[in-house]
Amino acid sequence: MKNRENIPRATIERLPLYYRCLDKMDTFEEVEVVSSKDLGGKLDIPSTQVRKDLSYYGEFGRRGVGYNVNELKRSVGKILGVDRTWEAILVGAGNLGRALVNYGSFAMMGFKITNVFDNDLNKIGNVINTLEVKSIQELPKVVQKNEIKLGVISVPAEAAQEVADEMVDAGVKAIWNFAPTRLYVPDGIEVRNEDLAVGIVSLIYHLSWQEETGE
Ligand SMILES: NC(=O)c1ccc[n+]([C@@H]2O[C@H](COP(=O)([O-])OP(=O)(O)OC[C@H]3O[C@@H](n4cnc5c(N)ncnc54)[C@H](O)[C@@H]3O)[C@@H](O)[C@H]2O)c1
Repeated sequence: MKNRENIPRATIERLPLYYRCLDKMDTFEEVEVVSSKDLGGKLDIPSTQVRKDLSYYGEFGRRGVGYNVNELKRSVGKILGVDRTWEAILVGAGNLGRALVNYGSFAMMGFKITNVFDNDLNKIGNVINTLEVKSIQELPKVVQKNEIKLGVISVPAEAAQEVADEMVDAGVKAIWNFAPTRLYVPDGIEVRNEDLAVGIVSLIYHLSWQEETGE
């Protein structure tokens, strides 16, 4: 495998797409072998790109034959770290937080929200998908006891930095942030911002451009 630092971010971001597609083929479609052309075709990614992405991590498949779907799924799963389950905490048991906790398909990606926190006394004690909402004050104890490395932020933007600081102080190493604000974290802490508004605004941009130009 090449040095991880030299692997393009775009390649890393395509790996979950390969993994999900391979998992579907393996689990539901019982496909045994797939070519880079067919795998790429399902994802709108050129076969040359598929081969290049995978080549960063080693030699997979056989020329002229293709990839064994189950083997490649397991290899990509291992590279991604989804061959095990990563426990996560979520802070912010509001509309979005509830939707995330209720979403069942994260398990396939090796991710499981096991603790939910809020600071609203009306929410603490409520149950979301079998998880009782805990007071934010319990966060350090729970994170340390369970050695949880992953945190999800679904609080309003103005509370997000404070929550991120609390997570980092407790030992969280990677944050999935849904609040539309930039977070400042120490070196070595990974943040992934999920700004849903950016997606919809780019769609609206295209619609308004079409209306203006008639294209
Ligand atoms: N709802 C959506 O579809 C959606 C979509 C995109 C982005 N977002 C973003 O996600 C975040 C949450 O949105 P929402 O609609 O779920 O809001 P919400 O008001 O329904 O929920 C926010 C929750 O965070 C809790 N909270 C606030 N400050 C806290 C703190 N310091 N510690 C612990 N808990 C705290 C609140 O008590 C509340 O339960 C916002 O930043 C929003 O911009 C939401």
